[in-house]
Amino acid sequence: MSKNLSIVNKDLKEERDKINFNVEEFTNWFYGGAEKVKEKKYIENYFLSDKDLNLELDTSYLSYKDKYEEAVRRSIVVYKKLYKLHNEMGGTHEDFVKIMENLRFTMGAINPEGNPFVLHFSMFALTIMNMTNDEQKAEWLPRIFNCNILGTYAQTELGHGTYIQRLETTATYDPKTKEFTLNSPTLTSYKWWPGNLGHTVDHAIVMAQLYSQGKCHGIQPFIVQLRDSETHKPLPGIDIGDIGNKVGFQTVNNGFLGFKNVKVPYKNMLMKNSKLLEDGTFIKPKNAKLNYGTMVIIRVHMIIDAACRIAKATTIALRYSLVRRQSPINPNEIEPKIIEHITQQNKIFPGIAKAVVFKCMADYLTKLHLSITQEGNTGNLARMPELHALSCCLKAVCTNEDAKTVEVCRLSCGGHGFLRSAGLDDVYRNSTAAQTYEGENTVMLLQAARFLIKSFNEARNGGSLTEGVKYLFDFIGRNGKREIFDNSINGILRAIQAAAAGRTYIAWKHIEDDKRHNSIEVATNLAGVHLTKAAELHGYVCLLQVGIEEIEKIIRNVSPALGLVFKNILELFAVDLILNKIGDVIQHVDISNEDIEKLEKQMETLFKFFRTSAIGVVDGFDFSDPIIDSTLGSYDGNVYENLINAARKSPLNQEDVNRTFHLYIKPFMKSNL
Ligand SMILES: CCCCCCCCC/C=C/C(=O)SCCNC(=O)CCNC(=O)[C@H](O)C(C)(C)COP(=O)(O)OP(=O)(O)OC[C@H]1O[C@@H](n2cnc3c(N)ncnc32)[C@H](O)[C@@H]1OP(=O)(O)O
Ligand SMILES: Cc1cc2nc3c(=O)[nH]c(=O)nc-3n(C[C@H](O)[C@H](O)[C@H](O)COP(=O)(O)OP(=O)(O)OC[C@H]3O[C@@H](n4cnc5c(N)ncnc54)[C@H](O)[C@@H]3O)c2cc1C
Repeated sequence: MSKNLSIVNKDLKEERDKINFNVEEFTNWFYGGAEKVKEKKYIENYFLSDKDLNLELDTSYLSYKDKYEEAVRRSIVVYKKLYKLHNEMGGTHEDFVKIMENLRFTMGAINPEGNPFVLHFSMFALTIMNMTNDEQKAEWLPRIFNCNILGTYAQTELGHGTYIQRLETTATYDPKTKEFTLNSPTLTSYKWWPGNLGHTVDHAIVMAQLYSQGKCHGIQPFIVQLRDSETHKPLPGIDIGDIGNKVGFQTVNNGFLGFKNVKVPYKNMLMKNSKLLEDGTFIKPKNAKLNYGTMVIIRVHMIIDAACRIAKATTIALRYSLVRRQSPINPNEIEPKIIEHITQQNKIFPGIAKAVVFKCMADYLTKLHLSITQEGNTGNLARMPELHALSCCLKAVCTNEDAKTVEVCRLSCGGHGFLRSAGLDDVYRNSTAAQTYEGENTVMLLQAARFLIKSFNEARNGGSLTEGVKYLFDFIGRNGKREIFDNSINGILRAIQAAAAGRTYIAWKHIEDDKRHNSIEVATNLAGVHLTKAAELHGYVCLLQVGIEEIEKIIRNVSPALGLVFKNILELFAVDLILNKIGDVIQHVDISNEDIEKLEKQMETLFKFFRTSAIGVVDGFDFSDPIIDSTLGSYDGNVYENLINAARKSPLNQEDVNRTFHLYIKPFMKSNL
């Protein structure tokens, strides 16, 4: 861990002295091994130590335009170094991936309000890698990786983001000229939101309705040049710009884009899935949803992003809570560290547990995605719906939890948490953005619920179910009887499964009843609230189930002391979950008041045990000070010195008297009104 050289606050030192497990061992788990931690530290330092980045400059005080320009400048410093490092490391694809993985953290410190090139290396490159044929790969990939062209993923329009079947941009094929003509026939057909689109990139993957031989063949991806390679001026027929100030992502340069008779060559339609012959004959893909593949990949990646944001927010909140003293618990005693207030533990400890369980889920989902993609490459698409449902469900549940937890962490830092220098505002803005992008969370839950309802019907008819929803059989097998609660980890899992299955049943029954008077679609809409609740509970079932399986494996492979910490974390996650979902559980599980009181007591015991490990776990997340970028969360815990130093850097404090005094305030005060 890169620690600064100042003396560590004595309260924080005292906490660290009590840690009873090996923090480094935890860090090695979190990053996937000692070698990976070494790499991470090296790469982080390689970038962050560069003076050309001018990280001393607090960009939050800059204007909107200046922020963007500084973000572009810093990014270019980083990308130049990236290529240098890549060559030094050996120049393989794996080396590139290693650097990019580590840049996830580093970029946040360099451009706290977003990276104006993020879409180039993510959605743009991924789409070209996964949706092109061999000739297209050969043409585009070298130019993308050399950054000779820069691109984004332009799907969402002013009128439609969710219901992408109704996107309005058209691409009409003419077999005579072997060209597509792109048009934005209405204002609502303008592309709106794509990151980096406004003024940064010169190419985009554009999702447009394909028209050929007089017929519409649905949305297809096209690679389109938007700006001149030399002058960067928009090409003829392209109307392009920045969408303006937002809640966050200020330097991501989200843009708008309209087309007027823009010509695109035949070879620029991405042809791995759907195909268009040169004469204009359209050949359907094996599954129409293959064109949605990039979204699935990003949703899978978003689970680890959520885990890391929670890890960062809880690191700040916990370190602060260990040095902040306020409000004696016994009137005559000294003021305790605020963490001694049990409510403070309740705010922060479950968050730390979530970061760990989400990390387990991210690892699991990444492996599942890989294996389902490999199956897909051999033509077997059978498990695509399962992956789609699971990634939608977890994207929604994890980013909702993420935004909630980060906000609770901010509140747990009291007034100082509201300062930008506390470092929680950018984390929150990124968390809440993630609730919307890559599929709005309610919509994602409803997609997952479709899968649940299908599975429920399958279970009722004695069909077969995928592993993750087999608990629906247990519910049906109980034949209306409630699950009997037992207070073990697996008992909690069974209770949450019963709640998820019970809510699925309620939603199913709602649809069945309404179907008698309405179409299935109307009936499904009317059951929407139940469906989203069922999907959310299903997401928690997956998290707990995977958490149990993964943590059992981890415990077998780590030292007994760290094993106990993991056991504690898993129980914290489980008990917090069931207490938060107690209303749903009561509906479907035979659980008594005494059981609930026991769970509440158990939570207090878990807090007591975790009290000594918590600082070790957050230190083990291993966020260096530049990455944490927080006056409240630095490793040394010198919170008050950090706060006053940060305040002194305010532009208003660079002069004793601000000119507004002479211009406005003094004349006003002397005017006697
Ligand atoms: C700090 C970090 C900075 C990181 C910085 C990151 C930068 C942020 C970049 C952000 C980028 C974006 O937001 S890019 C834009 C992202 N946009 C979205 O995510 C749009 C969300 N909308 C959708 O995904 C879709 O439209 C969806 C809601 C699924 C509905 O699609 P359709 O209308 O075509 O589908 P429906 O007719 O409803 O049918 C649904 C059926 O299709 C199946 N289906 C749907 N999608 C499927 C899929 N991908 N794979 C398999 N199957 C799929 C379902 O299982 C259903 O099956 P059955 O049940 O059997 O019928
Ligand atoms: C920060 C950020 C970055 C983005 N980056 C990109 C990008 O790079 N490229 C890109 O193409 N797009 C991008 N987007 C767009 C993003 O993917 C969409 O905004 C998102 O998919 C939601 O779609 P929408 O805006 O149409 O919301 P809407 O669908 O209009 O949502 C509005 C409300 O309607 C509800 N609703 C809509 N449909 C249903 C339904 N079927 N059932 C129930 N409720 C429904 C929603 O739940 C929500 O409450 C970005 C967005 C943001 C905020």
